[in-house]
Amino acid sequence: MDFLYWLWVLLLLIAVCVPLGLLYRYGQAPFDHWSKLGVNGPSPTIFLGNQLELFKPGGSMAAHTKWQKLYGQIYGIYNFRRPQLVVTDPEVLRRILVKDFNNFTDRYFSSNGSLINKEAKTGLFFSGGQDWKRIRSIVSPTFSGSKLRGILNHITICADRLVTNLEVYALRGGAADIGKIFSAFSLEVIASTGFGVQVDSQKNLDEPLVAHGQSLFAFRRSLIAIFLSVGIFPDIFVPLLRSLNIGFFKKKDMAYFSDVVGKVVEERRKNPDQTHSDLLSLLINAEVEEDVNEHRESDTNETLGKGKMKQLSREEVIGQALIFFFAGFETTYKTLQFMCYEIARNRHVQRRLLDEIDETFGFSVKDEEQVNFETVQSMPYMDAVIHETLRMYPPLTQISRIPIQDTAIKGGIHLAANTGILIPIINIQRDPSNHPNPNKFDPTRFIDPDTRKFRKVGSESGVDVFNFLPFGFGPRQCVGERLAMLEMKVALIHIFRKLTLDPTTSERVGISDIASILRPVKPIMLSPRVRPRFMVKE
Ligand code: HEM
Repeated sequence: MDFLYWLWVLLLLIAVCVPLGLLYRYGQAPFDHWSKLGVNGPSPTIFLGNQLELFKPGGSMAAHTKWQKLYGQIYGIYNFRRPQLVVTDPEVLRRILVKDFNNFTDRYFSSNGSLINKEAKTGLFFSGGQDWKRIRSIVSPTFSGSKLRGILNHITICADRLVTNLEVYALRGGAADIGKIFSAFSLEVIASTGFGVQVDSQKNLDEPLVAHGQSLFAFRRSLIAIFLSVGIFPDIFVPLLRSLNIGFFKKKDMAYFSDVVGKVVEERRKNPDQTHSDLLSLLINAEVEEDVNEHRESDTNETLGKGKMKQLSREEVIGQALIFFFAGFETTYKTLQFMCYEIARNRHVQRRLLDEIDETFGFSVKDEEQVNFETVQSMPYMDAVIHETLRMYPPLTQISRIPIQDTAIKGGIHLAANTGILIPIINIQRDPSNHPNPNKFDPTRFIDPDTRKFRKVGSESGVDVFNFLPFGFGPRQCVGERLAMLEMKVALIHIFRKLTLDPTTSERVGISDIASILRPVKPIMLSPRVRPRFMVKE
């Protein structure tokens, strides 16, 4: 009896302890990766790696600030089970982003089975390897100077509406949620410059385009469940969620954007003779080439390599269009939001900007036509204000790469193929050894004190390129940088020709960068005022 009893207890213990032991081993298994390579870094938590720290209120920026102090410019962390090397050392950055680019063409996303919804997967941001090279070579010319000149008109119309919208608050004497207002502006710009879709979302902030745009990057609780399940049990949940097309973006937002873009693509294909001055027309023309060449050798890499043919499938055209929406909207509106916040708080900055705008455009509102491509490029202080904003508030706070092949980097660290490399841009840009007094908004960092000219990043007297990476760097850097700069300059000129902005509180707004996307922790409210010379005299 006794024997049977103890046997039963023993079997029960085994039945409980063995699975628990296996689970424990599974949870701990990857966490000797960095110590074996002699790379320092914070201790991981079973199953979660170092994710707990990254999801605390200050987001990854706060975590990396702490870790950088402890472990220096290169250290190892765990993104759940996956090792990631964090790099801020300029010499190693040069190697990864430029010198050895051919071994670091892809982002971490492209390879880690991460959950990018199928509609966006072919988009430039998420594509990898030869596909990326082909798509990039088609998409890049879309953002050339001459193309941008052609779409300036679209941006100007949106900027006029932006000012009219802000004037309503000025006349009412109320405060505006500046993030909401810029998100509507930025969506309008990308919809019209990208796809010739005209919406007046600025009048109606609840317009579906704005609502879906804002919802795309809004933090939602279900994301935590997705990250946890995929991070801890990737082999089970990645295929499962993929088969259900559950990903980083909400299904209903993806469906909405795919539908909008898909309809424009269909319409353009039905009416090929109509010409359009927007980004989509270039992408569609590339697609037409594919139809023409459909009986030819279909190995795109080969043919592209010989310079014969470029092609985008219909799915890829929609993928690029979606990426333009995602990459172009959130980033630009967040930068405008933080920029106006700092301009409002720093009266001397606002004064100098107003002076530059007045000197460039004169005092009459009738001079509207002077806001042309050339004048927009010739305002050093405005350039400095934008750069200083991007330094303090890069909307994407981190970029990533993976090596295609095993490689060794500084200090003999051996990186296996596909190991994640994380570059925390915001930490580099707020590091006091790179930018003294880094939490002070000071555009003169980018101005030559003698000539009062803009100090170009990377120039002899300018900031080092590896200390300033808001658009990334190298062949994979942001393809839309010039469009974003143009859009922000036009918006600033239009706003400050007519209005000034006041803060509603002297408190600093907190920021957080959970999932690498910078957000203010609460809405930024600013009070627009009409500049005295535009006041209607009684
Ligand atoms: C202030 C505005 C913007 C900022 C700060 C920004 C920042 C970035 C960053 C950091 C990257 C990653 C670069 C890297 O990994 O080295 C990126 C990539 C990209 N951005 Fe932007 N971006 C902005 C505006 C735009 C706009 C307006 C568009 C297009 C309409 C755009 C389209 C893209 C695309 C397609 C990529 C992927 C490029 C590739 O993988 O080849 N971005 N952007």
